Amino acid sequence: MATSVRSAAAPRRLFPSIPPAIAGNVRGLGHFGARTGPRGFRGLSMVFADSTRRRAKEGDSVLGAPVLGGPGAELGDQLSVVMKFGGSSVSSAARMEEVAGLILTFPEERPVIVLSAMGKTTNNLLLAGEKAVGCGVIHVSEIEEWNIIKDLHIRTMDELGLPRSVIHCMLDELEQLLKGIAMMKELTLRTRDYLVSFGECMSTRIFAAYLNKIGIKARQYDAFDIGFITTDDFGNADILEATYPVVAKKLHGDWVQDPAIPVVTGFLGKGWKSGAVTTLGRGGSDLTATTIGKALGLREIQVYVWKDVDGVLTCDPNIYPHAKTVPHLTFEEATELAYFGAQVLHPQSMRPAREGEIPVRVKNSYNPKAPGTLITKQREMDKVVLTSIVLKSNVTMLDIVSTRMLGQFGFLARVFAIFEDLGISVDCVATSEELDNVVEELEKIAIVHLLQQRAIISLIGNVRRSSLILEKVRNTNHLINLQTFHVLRKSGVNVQMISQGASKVNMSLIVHDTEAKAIIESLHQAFFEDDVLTQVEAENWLVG
Ligand SMILES: Nc1ncnc2c1ncn2[C@@H]1O[C@H](COP(=O)(O)OP(=O)(O)O)[C@@H](O)[C@H]1O
Ligand SMILES: N[C@@H](CC(=O)OP(=O)(O)O)C(=O)O
Repeated sequence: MATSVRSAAAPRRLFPSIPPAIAGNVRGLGHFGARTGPRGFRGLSMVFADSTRRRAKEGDSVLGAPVLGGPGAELGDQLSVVMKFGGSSVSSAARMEEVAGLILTFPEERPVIVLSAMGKTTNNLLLAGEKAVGCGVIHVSEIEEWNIIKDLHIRTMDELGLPRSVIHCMLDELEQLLKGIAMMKELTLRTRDYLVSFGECMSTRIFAAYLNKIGIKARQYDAFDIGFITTDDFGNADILEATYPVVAKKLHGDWVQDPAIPVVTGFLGKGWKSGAVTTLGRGGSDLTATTIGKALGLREIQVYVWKDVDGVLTCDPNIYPHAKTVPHLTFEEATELAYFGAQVLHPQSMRPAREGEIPVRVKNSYNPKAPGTLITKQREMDKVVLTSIVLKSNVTMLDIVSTRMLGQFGFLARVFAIFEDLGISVDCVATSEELDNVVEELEKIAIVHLLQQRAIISLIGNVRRSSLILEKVRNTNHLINLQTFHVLRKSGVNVQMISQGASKVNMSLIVHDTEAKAIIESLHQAFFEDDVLTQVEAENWLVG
């Protein structure tokens, strides 16, 4: 089991200080909540997460890269900014033109561009692969998603006025791969990663060719060829330390020798043992961008992450459309937000930024004038109570009550040992069979209730004030709690578990899936719209 207990505050220290029904979260172990009986600790609950286009003149130096035929940038110029564009930002020829225009609005910068696959290409590749397994070789050419991918990329090249030869070979190879999958009737994790890598490999080739066509010298790179070295965990690979110097050397070396804007595939790496293409988990291009930021290591470097929203918002706008932009976040808050399910950032993406102290700006490529969200090491937290509300749906909650009075430590150790023996991470159970095995083993030492279709609502907030939650919650004197419960009581909602994160940046509520959306709306209104929790109240609470 991934026992990456994130805090020294292991159960031994957490539980005694936590009143009944208040729980902890251990990174990598998911949520767990203490249950207490008349004689102290009895068991725990766990939760499972089943432009304007400008044409450059020869002789200009655009963004530090020479206009084709021009004199070249000065040696010694350094790459100064990383810009990542997500799938929606490069979903069509028109979007690519806009993105090129947007890059040109940063004339002082010498950017590295990181791209995701066009639009929904990654999903379509995955679906095409699944269909290929069962459709037979002769039917591969009829797979709907394969045809969508092919048409989108060919249309984009035609509309951008590029020769089809730019990715002709890749499309051929992709079709061959789908036929190979159909022939073998299997799609391994390794093959799946290779399959989805075509998305980023094609989008970057098209975009680099387009920049060159409009006169801005660009060079395409496949991340797995320039030193993105990862673990061999296909589908969710981790970037290894060796990546940073190798990537920096390659990008800087090429830039100094022959300046051209690097256009790098997001999301991809190369497994250090297998040598095969790996992927960094869905949304992994954010991580590619911050990794390059750290690799380049210049003090003034910034990473821009361009999305289809005005930055990180107070909640997912698809759940509640009145979400507001959060202007400033710390790396820690952004990490918690992503970890607890906000799709807007890859959960690992803040790690290189935090380590390298690289500021990250989340911006909207559809609305570049909006200031977006700035993510840095620190920010002024005095006035902050709650930052964002995050929803993780379709989770399963395990209620585990000790059958014997084994004592807190012995019981917990045995519970966690079962997970370790079965090699299962509390936070991520892939199949119901895995969960069945856990339940079978746990039932030998506990009464176990499996509660499905639950949702985790995480309230990401002020680290310092959250710390006080743990101390003050006993008196139920705490504003966030009062406020939250007031809202929940008004909504007639039954909260099944509350968990205070070990990081003390978040507090999570477990509720029924069907109630989650309405609760988020109420909480959002109370915390971000009604201004009920005024500064004065917050300050009174702090001193009180
Ligand atoms: N708190 C949040 N703030 C902003 N966007 C969010 C949040 N939670 C979920 N989202 C979703 O994340 C999407 C942007 O992330 P993503 O799709 O990965 O972007 P991209 O593909 O451009 O990198 C938004 O369109 C929005 O639906
Ligand atoms: N294309 C990959 C990687 C990625 O980062 O995508 P996006 O930036 O569109 O979330 C995915 O869909 O997961």
